[in-house]
Amino acid sequence: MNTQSTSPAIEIIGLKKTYAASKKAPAKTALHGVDLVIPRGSIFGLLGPNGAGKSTMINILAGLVNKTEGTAKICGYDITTQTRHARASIGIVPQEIAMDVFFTPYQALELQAGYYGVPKSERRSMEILEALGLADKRDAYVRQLSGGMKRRLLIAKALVHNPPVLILDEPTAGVDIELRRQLWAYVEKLHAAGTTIILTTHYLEEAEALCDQIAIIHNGTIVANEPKTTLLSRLDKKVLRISPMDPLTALPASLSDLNASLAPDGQIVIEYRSGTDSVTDMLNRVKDAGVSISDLRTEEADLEDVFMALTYAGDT
Ligand SMILES: Nc1ncnc2c1ncn2[C@@H]1O[C@H](COP(=O)(O)OP(=O)(O)OP(=O)(O)O)[C@@H](O)[C@H]1O
Repeated sequence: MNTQSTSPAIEIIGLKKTYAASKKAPAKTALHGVDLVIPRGSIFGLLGPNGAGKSTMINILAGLVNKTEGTAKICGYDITTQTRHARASIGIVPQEIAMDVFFTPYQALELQAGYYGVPKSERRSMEILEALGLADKRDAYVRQLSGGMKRRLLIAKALVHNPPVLILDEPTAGVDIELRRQLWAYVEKLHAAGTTIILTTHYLEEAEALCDQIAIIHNGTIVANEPKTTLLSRLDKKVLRISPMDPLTALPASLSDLNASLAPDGQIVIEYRSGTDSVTDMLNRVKDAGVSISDLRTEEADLEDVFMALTYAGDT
């Protein structure tokens, strides 16, 4: 059996990167032995604060930065020993809009296809321009395109060799909401057609809207890697704090099947899931237990909170 066709989109084991010291800065370890498997067919979100190591990881996969230790495979191809196949398996949409402004979009795609060695008979430049809504700009100069069009052209360029894996590095940074939606729709279309999508983003709502699996990287280490639904079920956790009129010495036994506890300050603290548990029912249970309620409040976590908790915990 061809192992490449069944292997994960990305398989990273013990990946380490230390940038050498320079006159201005000491050596910096950007990745501390990262293990990461990205399954085929996923829309995978790679999140992390500035300086976490996302670009380093992507640049290693793209062949732009040399790893210090560890292995990385793209669709089963080792980036060091099977470089040509590995590169052919991945398309990267960079963060920066740096393009040769003297070419037209059509020429830019043809050049890129040439760079990847795609034979003329197999090129799909026009089809890709059409898919990205740039067909009517095929012969315009790139410098005449709007920022949003340039961003779409970057995606088009990453697709010329029909890669099974596409990495989008901050695809919607500085992009207005209308264009952001258009880009999301196109990413979803590519995904539906079978492309594995890896997305780095600072917009947590973007990850929430698009990704089926999310990894969070912090200080060069993966601190979470879960299906979005699992991550969101963490977020679904809410807390109801009830202040009884009269101080309690123990939690009423009838509340024992709720996820409840008695805080040192005398509040009844109930953890619940907003999607499934009813606050009214919980309050009725407390009243039925003979507790008069003087005050109450709820606390909830969101993706932002979980992200902050995972990436700022321990930072002082
Ligand atoms: N060429 C380099 N030389 C030395 N240090 C570097 C180099 N590139 C990155 N670093 C350092 O490595 C760490 C990780 O940087 P990296 O760019 O991978 O983070 P990032 O997660 O992509 O951040 P951002 O969200 O800001 O793009 C940072 O501390 C950064 O300063």
